[in-house]
Amino acid sequence: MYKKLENEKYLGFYQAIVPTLMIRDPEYINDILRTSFEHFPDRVFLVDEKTNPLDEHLFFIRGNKWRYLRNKMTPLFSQVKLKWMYEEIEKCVDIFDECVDELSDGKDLDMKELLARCTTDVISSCAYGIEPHCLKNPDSELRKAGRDFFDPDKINMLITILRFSIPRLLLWFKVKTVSTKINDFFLATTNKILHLRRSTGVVRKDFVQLLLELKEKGTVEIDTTEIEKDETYKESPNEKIELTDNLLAAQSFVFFLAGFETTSTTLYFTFYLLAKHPEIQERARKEVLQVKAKYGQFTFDSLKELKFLNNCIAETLRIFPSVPVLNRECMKDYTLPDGTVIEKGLNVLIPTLSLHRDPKYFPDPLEFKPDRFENPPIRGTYLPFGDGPRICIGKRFAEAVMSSLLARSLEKYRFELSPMNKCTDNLKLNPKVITSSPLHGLVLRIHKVNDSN
Ligand code: HEM
Repeated sequence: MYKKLENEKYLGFYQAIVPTLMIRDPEYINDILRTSFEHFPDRVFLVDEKTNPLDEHLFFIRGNKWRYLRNKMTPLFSQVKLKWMYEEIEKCVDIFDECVDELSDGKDLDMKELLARCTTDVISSCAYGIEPHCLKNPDSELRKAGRDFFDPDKINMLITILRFSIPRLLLWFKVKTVSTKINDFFLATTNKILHLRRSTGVVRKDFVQLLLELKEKGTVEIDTTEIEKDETYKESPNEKIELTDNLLAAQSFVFFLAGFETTSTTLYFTFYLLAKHPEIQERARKEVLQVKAKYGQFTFDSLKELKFLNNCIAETLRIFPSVPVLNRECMKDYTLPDGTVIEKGLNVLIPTLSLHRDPKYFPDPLEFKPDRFENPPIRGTYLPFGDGPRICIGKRFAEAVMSSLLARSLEKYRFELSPMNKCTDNLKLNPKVITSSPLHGLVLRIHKVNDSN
């Protein structure tokens, strides 16, 4: 549809029975996500927190509640806090390294499962302050929960479709969007951790600690020059938003859900592309070794010097954006620059994947060319983390995890695609999930860098 109407700035279509406007033009996209945000502040989802307490999180909630929570939670993801948490990321990367090391003598290793386990460990450790050790124990409860969530059965697939197209239907019928098993597991996990922290006074460097601080002091201490606060939020005396334990549980839940699959699949695709392009892999390794030689280790700050490696990640996210479309609901009539009115209530869709693969903005779109990111892309054409006030809150955290794990891997190992792979030319995506998730495993043959074989 995006390709067919090449000369149009936008086009209308139906998602099931719901009229939707797809915006193709980068300037209009920029207007909707950023400059005219007050007309499009929410996604299309609706939340029934009584039936589904874990749905009451930053990704789904709307209106003033979202503004309040986003304002309160932005400091949790500041540079200072991420630097403070970086130790936890490093611990998991150490274990990942141990697992790869055992197989680094030219044996074949399926990276898909290993990366999913590693990111589950990182996110659980940083979101919940618990170490599930999925890397060593593939059957841990958290890994199972992640697997269940991202390998949905037919009913859950239908719920996802309804969530996007007719969310009101889910509300009318009080549909449980998260299975009772997953719901109970995550609520109990957070409650147990909150209870333990309160009763023992144990302090750990993770999001739960920051959420507790937020609840107890009403704020998290930060260097206020560092973050952009949303000044449009005004606390209304009639609307008191209480940070209940359930609300905290829902936020930890979204960090886990939004964080582990996106980070793990982006790492999968980056390993795949680097293995497919050995000359690019070598260039990235050269840079990694230079930075290691300069700093002696990969610190949070030194990761920023890995310009080429970070361009490789950006290019991977261009070809395989984890979230292939963004959506917004129009909350106040809006007039486009050409005079067309978008009426209140209309669903608006931004086709991230199609924009990323449009040769008008990215020539030879399917070619892996990290150097394209030497110059910033045109605003509104590159949206792997979204844009505007609802941009991904975990962007910097995800970037730190990905560059740390890749830098450590490139420093020690060379990767090549194993002939055991089912398909290496055109990766197949899993049609059952809404994120860009690979269908098959990724078998890599791994050699130590100083090993000549
Ligand atoms: C490669 C990794 C990731 C990618 C590609 C990604 C992508 C995205 C995208 C596209 C959005 C929607 C933005 C929009 O609508 O404009 C989003 C929102 C969000 N992401 Fe991420 N994400 C990643 C990692 C993470 C991590 C690690 C966390 C948490 C620790 C996280 C938490 C969230 C949350 C809470 C939102 C909703 C923000 C709001 O509405 O205020 N994400 N992400």
